[in-house]
Amino acid sequence: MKRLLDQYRSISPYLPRSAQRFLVFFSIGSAFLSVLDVVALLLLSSVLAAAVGGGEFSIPLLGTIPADAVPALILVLSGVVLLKSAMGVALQWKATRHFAGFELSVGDHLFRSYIHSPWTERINISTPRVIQLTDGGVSSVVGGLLLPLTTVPGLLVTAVGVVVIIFLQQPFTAVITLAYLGGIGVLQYYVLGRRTRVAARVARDSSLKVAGLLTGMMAALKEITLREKEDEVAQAVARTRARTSRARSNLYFLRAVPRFVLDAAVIGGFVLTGGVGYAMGGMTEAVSALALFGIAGFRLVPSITSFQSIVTSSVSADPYIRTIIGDIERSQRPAAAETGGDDAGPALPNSLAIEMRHVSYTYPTGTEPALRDVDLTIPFGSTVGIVGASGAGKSTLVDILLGLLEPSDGTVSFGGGAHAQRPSEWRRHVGYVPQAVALFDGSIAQNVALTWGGDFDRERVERALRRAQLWDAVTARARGMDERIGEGGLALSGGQRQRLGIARALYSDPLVVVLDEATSALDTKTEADVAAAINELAGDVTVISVAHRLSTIRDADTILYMESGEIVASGRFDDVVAASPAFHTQASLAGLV
Ligand SMILES: Nc1ncnc2c1ncn2[C@@H]1O[C@H](COP(=O)(O)OP(=O)(O)OP(=O)(O)O)[C@@H](O)[C@H]1O
Repeated sequence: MKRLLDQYRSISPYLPRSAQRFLVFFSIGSAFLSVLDVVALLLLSSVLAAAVGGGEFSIPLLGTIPADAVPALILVLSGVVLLKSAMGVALQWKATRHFAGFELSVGDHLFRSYIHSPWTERINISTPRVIQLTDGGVSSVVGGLLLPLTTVPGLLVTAVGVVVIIFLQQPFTAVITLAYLGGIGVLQYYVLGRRTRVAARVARDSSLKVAGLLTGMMAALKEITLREKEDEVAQAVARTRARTSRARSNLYFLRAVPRFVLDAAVIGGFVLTGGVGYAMGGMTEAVSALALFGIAGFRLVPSITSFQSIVTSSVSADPYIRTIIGDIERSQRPAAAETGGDDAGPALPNSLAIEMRHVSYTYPTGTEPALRDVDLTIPFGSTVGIVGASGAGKSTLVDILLGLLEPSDGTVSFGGGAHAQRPSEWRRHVGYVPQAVALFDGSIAQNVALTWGGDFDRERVERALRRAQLWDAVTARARGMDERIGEGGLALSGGQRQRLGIARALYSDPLVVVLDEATSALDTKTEADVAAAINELAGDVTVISVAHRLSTIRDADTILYMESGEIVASGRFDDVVAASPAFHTQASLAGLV
């Protein structure tokens, strides 16, 4: 019980405000209905017995009931039973709506905590984990904890009621019954509880693993098909799924065991109570003890079984509860700090330089700095090319410029104000085009405006598509910008996908556009068109391009050449060629010098 309450306490901050009130109302309501059920059925059976026997009879509290009142009483009691069922259905309907709301609320908190967590945290969260936990994990928290928790008061009321009745009639048999059945319940908890916990943990871990495996494999589907590795993939998936299925079947089995054990225990209970009764008062006492144990067992065993299954499901839900709460709390702490300064300060001015002063950055899991003492000024409206070997620190520099990473040392400022203090406001002024643009299954316009609904400005979408040299290709389609592009933008060519990404970056009229290897998938002609379009932005927008292909950044106002986290040379193309022998070699290999 303590575990159930602890689990509830940890999850309750993420439930809607009205949740506690509703849970209390629902618990009391179902307890009341249980009492009504027990009392009405007991009375009905006594009245029916009296009706068969004929004559008057008496009921505690109500006194003597005359024989001619029996039919009316039967009708009233039957009505009570029907009313109780109708109220049960109404309560259940209301409860399912509320529980759906709880599921939504916990899932919402979890997803928001993932999406709002700082970038360093977010890059470590796997997509399958987010999908698994926000959907399946959250539903097992509600189904495995909250729903069962509300049935506890009803069960307790029924059990206590039965125990009191037996106690009033035969205290000794009541004590033996309680100790015997209670003891078996506790024993089962200790024997089955540990195994249930292990099975639940294995089920959670391996199901997360399956999700990760499937996601990775689907991403590499083309290579898998080409190398005819379908069977190997299917086997690997089957192996991991077998582990999940085994753990889940263990859970089902462990959940089913208590009912059979308790059914069998009833026989032992008859022997025990009958034996004790016989020893104390001979055959008469033994028969009445047996009868009493029979009634008690009939009412108590279902309560104990239900209680055990509540415990089992809360134990099964425990790994998910811990993971979900842990993820929400871990993501929430730094997120609050990060967004804390967003309200402060006026809107960013659009005419000043980006300045980095002695910026260094080391990843939380890294041992060496990925960026060392970077000092630079990027005048507004200029074009900048960032070049360097793989691992030189280009993406890290870009992530700092984007306000996704906060420097470990040094400062970054824009328009004279430190942008790290107002990261989300800063991000509104920045457009980003990644190496592989991620498109979703929506219309071209939705993908440009990055919206999953219909809330976008068609004129701005058109302008962005024109600037990205994609407008002609869009108008050639039957539905124009409303044409759907399929999952991952499969209905577009690689070059069109990249240009759509550029249009997306331009949609919000940014002051700075960062292109991270964004034109590397384009053919030379298309790249030249896009580069021309990007160059036209110069003066209105600061363009920062990371590129391996030197021709892309040949005409940039400033080229930053990086090695091992440092900017080792900077200036116009020819200046960098003169300053860095390594860059000179690359430029001559590319036929540019
Ligand atoms: N999330 C991370 N955690 C720890 N270390 C990282 C992380 N991301 C990058 N690094 C390390 O930081 C250094 C710089 O990486 P970065 O990705 O910035 O290089 P890059 O120049 O963009 O490389 P590439 O051209 O291959 O994309 C590398 O040594 C890399 O291993």
